[in-house]
Amino acid sequence: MSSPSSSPVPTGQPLVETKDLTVDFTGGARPVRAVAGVDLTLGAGELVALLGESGSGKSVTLRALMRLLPERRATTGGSIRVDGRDVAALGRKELARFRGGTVAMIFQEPGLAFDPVYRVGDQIAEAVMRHEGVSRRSGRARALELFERVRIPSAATRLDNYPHEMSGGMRQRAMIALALACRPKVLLADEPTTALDATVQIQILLLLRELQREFGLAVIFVTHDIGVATEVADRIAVMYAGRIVERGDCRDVIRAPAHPYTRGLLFSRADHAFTKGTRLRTIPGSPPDLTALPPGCAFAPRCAEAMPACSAGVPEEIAASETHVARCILLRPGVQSRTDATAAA
Ligand SMILES: Nc1ncnc2c1ncn2[C@@H]1O[C@H](COP(=O)(O)OP(=O)(O)OP(=O)(O)O)[C@@H](O)[C@H]1O
Repeated sequence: MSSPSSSPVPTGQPLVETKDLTVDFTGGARPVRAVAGVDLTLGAGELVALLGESGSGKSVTLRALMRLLPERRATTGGSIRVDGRDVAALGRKELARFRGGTVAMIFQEPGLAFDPVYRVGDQIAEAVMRHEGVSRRSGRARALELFERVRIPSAATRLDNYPHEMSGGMRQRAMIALALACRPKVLLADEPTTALDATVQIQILLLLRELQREFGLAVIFVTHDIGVATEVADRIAVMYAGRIVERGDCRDVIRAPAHPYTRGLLFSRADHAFTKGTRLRTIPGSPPDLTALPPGCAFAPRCAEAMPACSAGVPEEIAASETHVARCILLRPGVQSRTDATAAA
């Protein structure tokens, strides 16, 4: 299979770059800031896992990158550059080419990607024909090539299946084939393996990792599952109440989490063995109400180490190690946690 088209982005430049990305939903009783100042940078061949509890803004961040949010109700601020282009400035035709051709998305539920009343192979061929202006025969040939690449058994026959005629794992493979059909450079994966049983989940994760390396794809992988994140990610970004509270090298963050929220997520299991299927635990306290966030650090009301200064303002990103940063005032020089202060007394 041929590789994605060459990028206008010079080598070493990020493929995806968000700066101070915000998303505000209006139209409800009170406005909601679902994404609050997200900075994400991602190069070709890199995989970043976005980790966080339900409602932390992971999916909204992905949808903003593809401009899939309802424009009347969602206001996007800050900047998003993908493959050297300002996503907010894309015209209607450019946006249609951008979706699928530059950035593609896979979901937990392949039903979101496929129309149930058309054969799967035809839908993939159609996407190729529309994007690349090729004949039906070429579109069909590419669909077959992709089915073989994602290792769908009896690929030629399976092209004629309707989505419901495939098993969950096979539909997931078909959705990956569809996502790759127009040779994107960036793949957004929104919990693509969550609904699958453990064996199929690992097969799909391995396939994604393999395709990512083969095509040099930049991948943002949303997950609740710590085991999945550590399995696939080069870097990790932990979200809480719409904000990235800790980010950096995946192994480093997992080994030495610096934010009390990340620590809460990671050290809840007595054995500390994060295998796939390890869902994020419930941290004591209520999940944040995005319509009424406290001043300063949004996690403070649930944080065992909170102190009055946490309410003074949103903490800046502070280096926690050579390869990761966190937004917690405990990292400021001279600030001592309550636990440390008690131990010292
Ligand atoms: N269409 C919408 N209209 C209004 N508010 C929305 C809309 N979509 C999302 N939100 C708000 O944005 C918040 C973040 O949603 P998002 O789907 O990004 O969370 P998530 O971290 O992906 O969680 P999950 O894992 O449950 O999908 C939600 O809690 C909700 O308050």
